[in-house]
Amino acid sequence: MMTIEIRTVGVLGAGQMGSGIAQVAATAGYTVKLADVDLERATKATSKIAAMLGKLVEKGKLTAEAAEATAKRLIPVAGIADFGDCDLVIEAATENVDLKLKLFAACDAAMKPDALLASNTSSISVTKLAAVTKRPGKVLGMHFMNPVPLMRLVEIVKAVQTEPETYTTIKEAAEKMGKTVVTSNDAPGFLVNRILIPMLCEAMFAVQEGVGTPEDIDTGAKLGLNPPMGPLELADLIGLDTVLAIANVLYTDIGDTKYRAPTLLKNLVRAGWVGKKGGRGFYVYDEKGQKVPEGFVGTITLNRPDKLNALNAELVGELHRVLAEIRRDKDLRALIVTGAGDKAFAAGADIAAMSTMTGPEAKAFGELGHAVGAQMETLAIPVIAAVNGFALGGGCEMALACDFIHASTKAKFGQPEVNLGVIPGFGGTNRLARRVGIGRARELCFTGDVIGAEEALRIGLVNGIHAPEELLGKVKEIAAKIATKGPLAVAQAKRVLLRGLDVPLPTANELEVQAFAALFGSEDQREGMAAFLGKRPANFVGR
Ligand SMILES: CCCCCCC/C=C/C(=O)SCCNC(=O)CCNC(=O)[C@H](O)C(C)(C)COP(=O)(O)OP(=O)(O)OC[C@H]1O[C@@H](n2cnc3c(N)ncnc32)[C@H](O)[C@@H]1OP(=O)(O)O
Repeated sequence: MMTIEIRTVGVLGAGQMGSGIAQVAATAGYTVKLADVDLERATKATSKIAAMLGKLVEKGKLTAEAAEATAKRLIPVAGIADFGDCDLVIEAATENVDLKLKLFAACDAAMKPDALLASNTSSISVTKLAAVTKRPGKVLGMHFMNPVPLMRLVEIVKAVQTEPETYTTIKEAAEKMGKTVVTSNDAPGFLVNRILIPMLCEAMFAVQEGVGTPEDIDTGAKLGLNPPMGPLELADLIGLDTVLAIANVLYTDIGDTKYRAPTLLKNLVRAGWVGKKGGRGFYVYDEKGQKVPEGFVGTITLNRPDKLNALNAELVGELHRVLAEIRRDKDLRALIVTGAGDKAFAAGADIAAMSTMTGPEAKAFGELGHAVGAQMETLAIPVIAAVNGFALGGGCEMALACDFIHASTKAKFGQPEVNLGVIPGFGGTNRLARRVGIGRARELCFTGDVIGAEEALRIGLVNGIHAPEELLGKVKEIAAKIATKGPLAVAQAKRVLLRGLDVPLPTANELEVQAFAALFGSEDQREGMAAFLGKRPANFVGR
């Protein structure tokens, strides 16, 4: 029996997989109709693919003419109804059996009788999908790997009903798209996931049973078995919800307890920690999807909320002790300072305690405050103030001793000491002048005025303002981003920026040259540059 010649391919689903399939099909010379829930999504995805093709041109991997011709073959369409003239439709919707059954029936109704219908499913029975159509012999599975343009494999899955000609035609189409084909009969997990999912789950059982840490399991697998990424990193990349769904299919359909999903996996999915796409799974990820090692960001909370975290000798002494401990902690890469409660970062030095102080006692208290400021400034790691309310007097000075400040929209700043007949005694005068300029510092110190977050942002006292409920999360994101950078480089940048403030520019520049040179030969410098050249994220170790 003759099968259809494939010229026009419909792709249903414009997510990561569908877009990848559309790209490789168009690159192979097929006219591609890309559909999603609406035309807008399909159009957006088409533009993204065109941009991707542009990048390949920039890299010299594709000629400009080829990219242009490929982009022209990509047509966004409003939906399944536009698949009437397609010779092959590849469904790449979410991995949900009810949804796929519905979409298969709809495609079948819209397509011409001799056209072929494939699913990119990674686990759902293709036989079941074929059975809801009037063309069961023309249905089969076409399981592409992620990312589609880079991965060489397509797993072709024969449904019980698939006709041999359908298989041959689809195999040729996949090969024309530059893929190597393996063939699987319709069995739970097919070939690839039958091997992969139990392996990922076994790594998760090892974490669950305390055999090893996620880091050790991934490093062990990578260095001992040589895959490009560890099983837990890969599970995070695939999506833990997807891994769980496939594990459940294997367990239910094969019925052997060796395929059961680990409780740890179920719990992570219940918590919404579904991996890289959700910002957290076995690892934590920043907004660019880069892995942030946990435990690298510390937080100090000034915790005396009934007195608006006013700084008495006990609190400042405790702060001094904790900062000395942090200096010895070789794992930390950034520190956040914030205040307990929702009213204050710190409403100043404790006025009740100061009211009875003698001159020498005030001197000792001021010196302790300065020692804390110096500790924060000279830590090798950045210290970020998350100002969640009042930062007045000593509280404002504490924030100024941090490397930079982010604040809630409710925050208030000021040096109101003149109201009490004193002046800032914890570095406020000089640090404020260096942060916002001498004129503004003078006005704030002479008037005792309290300013709001907007004004603090305008004069450069704070770097950013955020809704109160978002402040800590935003600051953690910034700290997490810093934690992914080379710790030695960040430490040198902090040192040069601080010391350079107090010396003439030529001396400051000399400091910079020395620090720059000192970083060469470090493991981190070699790793950072090798990672760039190898087109992979760097893994810095702080040596
Ligand atoms: C680290 C070493 C430092 C070396 C010395 C450096 C020199 C620094 C000097 C200073 O910092 S002087 C202090 C500057 N700060 C102020 O002047 C602000 C004082 N506080 C206020 O004006 C108000 O509290 C407020 C911030 C405008 C908030 O007013 P609100 O009506 O909302 O709350 P309160 O009822 O006033 O406060 C609740 C509770 O907290 C106590 N408290 C607030 N600030 C201080 C403080 N700086 N010292 C001691 N206690 C403070 C306040 O008395 C209330 O307590 P109770 O009355 O409920 O017991």
